[in-house]
Amino acid sequence: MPRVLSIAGTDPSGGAGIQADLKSIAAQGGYGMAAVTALVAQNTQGVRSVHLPPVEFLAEQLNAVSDDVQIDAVKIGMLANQQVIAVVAKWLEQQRPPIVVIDPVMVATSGDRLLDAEAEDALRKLLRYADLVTPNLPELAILSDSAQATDWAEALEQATKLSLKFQVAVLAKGGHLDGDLAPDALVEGTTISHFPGRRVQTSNTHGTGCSLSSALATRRAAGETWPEAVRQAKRWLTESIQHGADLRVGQGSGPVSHFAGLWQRGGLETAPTAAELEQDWWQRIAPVRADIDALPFIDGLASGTLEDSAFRWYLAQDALYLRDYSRALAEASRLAPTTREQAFWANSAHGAIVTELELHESWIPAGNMFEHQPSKTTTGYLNHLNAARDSYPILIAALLPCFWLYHDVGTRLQVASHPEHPYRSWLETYADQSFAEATRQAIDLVVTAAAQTTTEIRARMLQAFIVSAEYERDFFAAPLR
Ligand SMILES: Nc1ncnc2c1ncn2[C@@H]1O[C@H](COP(=O)(O)OP(=O)(O)OP(=O)(O)O)[C@@H](O)[C@H]1O
Ligand SMILES: Cc1ncc(COP(=O)(O)O)c(N)n1
Repeated sequence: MPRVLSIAGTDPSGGAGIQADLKSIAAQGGYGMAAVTALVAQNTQGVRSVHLPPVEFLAEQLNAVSDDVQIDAVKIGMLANQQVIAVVAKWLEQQRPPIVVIDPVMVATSGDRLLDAEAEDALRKLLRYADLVTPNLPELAILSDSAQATDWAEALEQATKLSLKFQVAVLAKGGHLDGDLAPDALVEGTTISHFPGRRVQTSNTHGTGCSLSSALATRRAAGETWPEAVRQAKRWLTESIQHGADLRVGQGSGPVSHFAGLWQRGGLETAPTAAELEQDWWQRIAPVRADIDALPFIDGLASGTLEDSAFRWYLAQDALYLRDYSRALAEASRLAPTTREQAFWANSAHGAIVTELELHESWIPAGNMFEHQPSKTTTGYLNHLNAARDSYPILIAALLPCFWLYHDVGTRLQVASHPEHPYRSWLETYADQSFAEATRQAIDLVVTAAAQTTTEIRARMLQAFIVSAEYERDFFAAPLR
């Protein structure tokens, strides 16, 4: 992440100067820092007054940063006067930052001067420290000792002259041209790269130059070449200009919306933690859990009054279920992103088809185990698991209720168990320690995957989880229906 220092003036209304620079640096993925050259009382309508802190204090700010932080790029904006330029020149001479972009701020969009006329020559001399300079048309004219260009071709001639004279790359900006176009051009000696652009019909162009130069410093520090940095930064800036009016800031020339694209594409949602998801998902199935507790089947199991035939029918359906549930667990093992997860699901697949079925064999002769017709509920549940097979996170979310609900119900049923209870062996299996540990691990794997994935997949995981929980309920209800 490039660490980028802006040396510039302020804009308390947030659209230009260091306020714009920091937003722009952040919007390109950089870490922004700022040393203030001048405090400017301004808003979208214009500059009211400028306060210059003692230049020694600017030097202190600059040294405070460079004594501590490794600086990857510097963007220089408003410099106000010769004394400020001298302090910055001295600091650049000592530090020699790897990338320096100078936006030669002279006059604000509002027409107010931000650089003393006598300081123009000092600013020209500062160009020897710059890798790139980004003048608008009036600034290009002054720096190249010419009258303001009346067309784009003339601007490019001036930029070439400037580039050759000061051995610096020049980004000539067409924001001040008349007409429908807003082209920019990168001039490196006699080599010119063109970046055509259409003018956005808007008054939200306050701070475009500040924002562009900071974006270029950040992108170059991130490893892009100058032409690549200009291409990307211009695309970003055009999008940000297009969304400027949405901000509804000020009555004059408003700011651009530096994060419009990021907000649109990335959103503002914070990611829930795994622990929050565990609580939330368990709450979401509270109604299903209440339904299960109220089922006559569960009641009959607990009291031992459940008809033997109903219990055997249930076990036969459960055997059919476990055979394919085991296959779904094996599929989760196949899709698992880590060996730890792969081993967990493979082990669970083995448990479902071997250990759990052993219990069934004490009630149903092994030869008859899979002879029954699957019920509608059994088929529906297995189809639901099958449908989740192409996505690991969704599949494991669908597999989870069979651990979680059985463990939960089992823990409460176990209390009802006693040595003469007819369903004792069944009641004790689901409350045993190793099933409790497996359940804990399954919950952890699923909620961790949910916390790390996208909002969209997380929502689909929850949906798959809830549907499985509902099938668990229906599965308990089916024997007595
Ligand atoms: N209306 C617009 N539509 C599209 N792009 C624009 C528009 N106005 C300016 N730009 C672009 O914004 C960038 C800054 O250009 P401009 O020539 O306005 O610089 P500037 O005068 O230094 O900016 P500032 O307004 O910050 O002083 C350039 O990339 C330019 O092409
Ligand atoms: C501190 C500071 N720096 C630069 C500008 C130029 O921006 P614009 O020309 O868009 O007003 C500004 N207004 N204030």
